[in-house]
Amino acid sequence: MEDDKGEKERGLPAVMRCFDRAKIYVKAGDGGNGVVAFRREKFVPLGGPSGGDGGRGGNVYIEADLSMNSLLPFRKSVHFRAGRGGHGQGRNQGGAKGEDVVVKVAPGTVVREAPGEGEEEGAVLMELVRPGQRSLLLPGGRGGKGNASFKSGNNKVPRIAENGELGPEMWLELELKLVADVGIVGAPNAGKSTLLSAISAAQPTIANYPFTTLLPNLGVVSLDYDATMVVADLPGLLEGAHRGYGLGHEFLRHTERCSVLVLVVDGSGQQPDYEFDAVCLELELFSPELAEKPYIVAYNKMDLPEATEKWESFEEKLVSRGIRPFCISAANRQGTHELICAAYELLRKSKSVENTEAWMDPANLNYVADMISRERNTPMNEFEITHDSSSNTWNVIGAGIHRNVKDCETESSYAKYKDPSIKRVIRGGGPNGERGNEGDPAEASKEETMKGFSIGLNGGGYVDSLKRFQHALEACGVNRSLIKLGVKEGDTVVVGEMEMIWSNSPDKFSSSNAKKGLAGSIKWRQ
Ligand SMILES: Nc1nc2c(ncn2[C@@H]2O[C@H](COP(=O)(O)OP(=O)(O)OP(=O)(O)O)[C@@H](O)[C@H]2O)c(=O)[nH]1
Ligand SMILES: [Mg+2]
Repeated sequence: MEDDKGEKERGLPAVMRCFDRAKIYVKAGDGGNGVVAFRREKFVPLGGPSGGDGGRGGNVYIEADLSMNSLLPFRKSVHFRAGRGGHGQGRNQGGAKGEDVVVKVAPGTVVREAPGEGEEEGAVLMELVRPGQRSLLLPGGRGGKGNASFKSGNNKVPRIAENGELGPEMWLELELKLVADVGIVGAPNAGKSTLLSAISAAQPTIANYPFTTLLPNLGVVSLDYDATMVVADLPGLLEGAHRGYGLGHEFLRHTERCSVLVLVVDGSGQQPDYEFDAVCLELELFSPELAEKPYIVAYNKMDLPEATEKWESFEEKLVSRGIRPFCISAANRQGTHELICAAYELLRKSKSVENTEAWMDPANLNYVADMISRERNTPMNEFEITHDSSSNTWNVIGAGIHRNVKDCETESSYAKYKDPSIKRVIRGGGPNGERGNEGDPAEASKEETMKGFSIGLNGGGYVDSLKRFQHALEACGVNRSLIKLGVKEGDTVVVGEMEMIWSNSPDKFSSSNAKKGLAGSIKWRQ
């Protein structure tokens, strides 16, 4: 098997390898940052907050475009990045939305997530079959709120602004499986391309040597009665193509999506019936499903005496096996109309029984984006708590809460700067509102635990943001649930990647707790 593969790879020009496979990188735009700004006007000494919100990052779309018939363009362009949202500005000016990017692929492209380490194949994300189908793959990051958005009755001078959300990114593997109703297959030089050019407007290269056609050609065939079908002319098959010899193998899988096959046999060849059997065997060896597809046999080059001589015996042999072959001269367009009418009939019959499930519901095309948005929009109060009694640890799991932690984390550039080793587990002091240890970074990094928790870009905002997070935990019922489940003083509470410690005394800084007579609060580990 190894050898086969090596041989195949060696004999294959890059264009052919890249015809139907590509690996690309996509990234949605980051959201722009919100800003902290205050109005400064002559004669208005204390202007209110006026920092605008950041703009939304651009989206990444994937679209099936009829003008693309291969994945070759991705040899040259691999990275697709949507624009980032503009930052907010003073005077309540919001940032501009980032520019979207549309990745155009050939109809019939299967999009997979690039496999992770140790995986052979990534999950299929979508199949873009019909031209014009478009998928929103990655939604751009949301813009951060400027301080004008944080103005409230309690806080008229908010010094807090959010960073924009990062745009998601990923590597994709694209695989094209041509979408055609009819696939023309046969031995090299049988006249497949000639047939396509005879029945459609396509102009494939035709020449008197084997393997003229290196890449599949598509043509649209219009029949008299307002009916059309897409026909693909495939590179010639050779005995042993199923094992990777020759060119055919690379392209046999493109016939998987064809509903009907036309097997072209060169009637002027030495033994047309042997050629026919060899082609059938190739299909069967490649995949039994392929051999099961309805097909029509076209005995070609009937204008040549060598072909006419052998026609009768060929026809006889096939008829005895229950197959009725057509005889044609593709070059002279004789018998080709009957052939395509028969192919169309067969197509109609096979379509009526065709399992349409294979065509993905367009609603599913946005499946990745939906998943991302769902995660982004999961309410905070949807969470689960698990308990590990051996370490007295409570795990709070919920996309909404995790997102909040993440926001704190990305905003907590301070924590990372102080001590790289605690990048992920953030132990912060300061539920009582102490300001963070802003002093000498070297000094701070000596401490394993930190006091203070920096959120936001704008010094002075720590308490605001911390308060917000603690209020959120309390409001969405995490505290109450923990008490119900029997949390004890000093237990560890893990929310996302943040580790905190439970205290039975109510948080003095949370006035609503005291009012409701609720005991307990989660404190930052001190
Ligand atoms: N006399 C005659 N020659 C034909 C006919 N059809 C094709 N040919 C010739 O046969 C040769 C091969 O034709 P192609 O259409 O390139 O064959 P193909 O099957 O596409 O070959 P590959 O792409 O190499 O697999 C060319 O010289 C054609 O002119 C026909 O009906 N009559
Ligand atoms: Mg050809």
